[in-house]
Amino acid sequence: MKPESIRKYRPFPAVDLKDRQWPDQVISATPIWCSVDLRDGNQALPTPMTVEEKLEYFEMLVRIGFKQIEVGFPSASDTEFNFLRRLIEENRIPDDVTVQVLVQAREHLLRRTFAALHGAKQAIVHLYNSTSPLQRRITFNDASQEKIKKIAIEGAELIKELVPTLPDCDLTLQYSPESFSDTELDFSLEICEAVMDVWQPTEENKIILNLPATVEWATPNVHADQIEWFCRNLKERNKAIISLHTHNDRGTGVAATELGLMAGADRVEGTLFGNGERTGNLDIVTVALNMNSHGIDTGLDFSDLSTIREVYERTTHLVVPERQPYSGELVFTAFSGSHQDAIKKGFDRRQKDKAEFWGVPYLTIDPQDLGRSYEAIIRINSQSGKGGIAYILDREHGYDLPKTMHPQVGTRIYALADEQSRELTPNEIKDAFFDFFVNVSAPMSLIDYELDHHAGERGEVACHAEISINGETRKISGIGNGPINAFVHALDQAGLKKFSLVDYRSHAVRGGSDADSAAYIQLQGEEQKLVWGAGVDSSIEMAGLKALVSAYNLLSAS
Ligand SMILES: CC(=O)SCCNC(=O)CCNC(=O)[C@H](O)C(C)(C)COP(=O)(O)OP(=O)(O)OC[C@H]1O[C@@H](n2cnc3c(N)ncnc32)[C@H](O)[C@@H]1OP(=O)(O)O
Ligand SMILES: CC(C)C(=O)C(=O)O
Repeated sequence: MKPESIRKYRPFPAVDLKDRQWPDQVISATPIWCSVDLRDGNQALPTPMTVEEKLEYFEMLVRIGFKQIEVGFPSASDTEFNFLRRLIEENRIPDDVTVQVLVQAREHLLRRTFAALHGAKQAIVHLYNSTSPLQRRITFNDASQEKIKKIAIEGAELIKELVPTLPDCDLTLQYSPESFSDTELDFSLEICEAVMDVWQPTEENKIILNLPATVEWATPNVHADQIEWFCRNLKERNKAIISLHTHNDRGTGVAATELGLMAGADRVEGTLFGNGERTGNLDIVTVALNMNSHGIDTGLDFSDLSTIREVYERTTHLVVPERQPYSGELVFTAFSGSHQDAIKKGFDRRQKDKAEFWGVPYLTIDPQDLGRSYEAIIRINSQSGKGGIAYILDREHGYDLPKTMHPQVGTRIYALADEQSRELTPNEIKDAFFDFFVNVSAPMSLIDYELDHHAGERGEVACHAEISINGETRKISGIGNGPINAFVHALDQAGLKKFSLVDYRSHAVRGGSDADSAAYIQLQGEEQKLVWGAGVDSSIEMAGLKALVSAYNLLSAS
């Protein structure tokens, strides 16, 4: 911002709470979760969900494990009203799930809300009115604190009157001093206690006091101070469930919720992926998975996050950003070389050590626990390194390259990504590996060969091969203690050996559709140059000979 713009703004006042306790607390248990996707999320959509979309979404929330779901604002429109009616009349609300409905402290809206709840077995009626000085002055036209308190009390009284109209419903009552985050704390307390006086909660039938950061004005520690102050000063804390409802205007909704829990809150309202007004509500997926990643069971199941994301994107017409914690497309992907190297080593080490606890560099959780495959973890562009390329060739295509071959292959393939200025797909990486290193057939190629496994008394092997070299066809023969060794001797006798064989590995190609074998040979040339080549064939012997020919050709070209 320009300095003249910045002058418009003021610092946010700190809370006077010198002996705050929350910084020493640790989150060790799960809160009560309430999804507000179908209300706060839905009211923020350019095109609100249809009844059918809401039904699909509701069923998904139930499958995830939410036991409290704010289903809407039934007095706001026919769609909202009818949605609740369908849930009730079609018996779609499981016995262990409580639906919650939001309503302003206005008579006609309250009456319509209770009408919408007829037949519900259990419900939470959520009353709110805005309390902050800003809202009192602007929205409520310079209303006094007394007048705002009166709105809340009259709303609460009418609800008390309406409760007997739902005799078969197990009702819980909830009150939100909306805009709690910028309301004077003593006024929030006063108005909440006034509502409690009307509703007379008990330890068995507690009131829910929801303390929303309707707008996130300050750093998350201020929110925690506000929550701790409120919990410590509330007269009958044992008769209230303290609930958080954070928004994300400063980008710290998740942090504010976590600190709010440390400060004593019992319950969390939020939405999947943080949909909601402006920058959104708290992202419950993130907070719950943060807890899981510290070993806390939340009762919410995000093990099939891709399906959840698909339903969310289709019904809300919003897109989950690629960097969204846990759920974004790219959050378990490494493009850069040093990250890829460490991740590959982490996975290899886990397998080797059969480790009990998670510990892979750069990955706070195991992507498979969210239904994400390992395949997408390492992707290749010009920032990538040899470890990542080896990972792709191994995990996606079954080629387990010798460690000392990684630099030669890596350098060639990420140079290709650099030339093309783009990411290479796993198939392009395999194709490039084949083009550059596998079955290389010029200047020398192997046309035919025959092996005699009884060529000597000690089990030597004779190799009779037909090769083409620089366009000329030649027949060569040699004896050795195995096919590769025999072929090397044949080349030697033909005057073509200008190398020594340093290393040889082979394996069956994992997951290969045609049961291929892969072989890798490293040769050292006359100037001490070391070069690897690879061969792939359905015969393990032929794969070895092709690897030797590849290495020979690559050495000649180097
Ligand atoms: C922070 C939140 O997310 S709060 C939830 C917000 N969600 C929604 O608003 C979605 C659903 N809302 C609606 O469909 C409509 O706003 C309705 C049906 C609730 C009300 O509609 P309307 O009465 O036509 O209009 P509107 O919302 O503009 O009403 C404003 C009036 O209500 C008053 N009001 C606003 N909030 C409250 C409240 N909680 N309690 C009592 N009165 C309130 C305003 O002061 C204003 O009064 P005025 O007309 O005397 O100035
Ligand atoms: C109604 C309240 C809880 C709300 O949505 C908010 O304050 O953001």
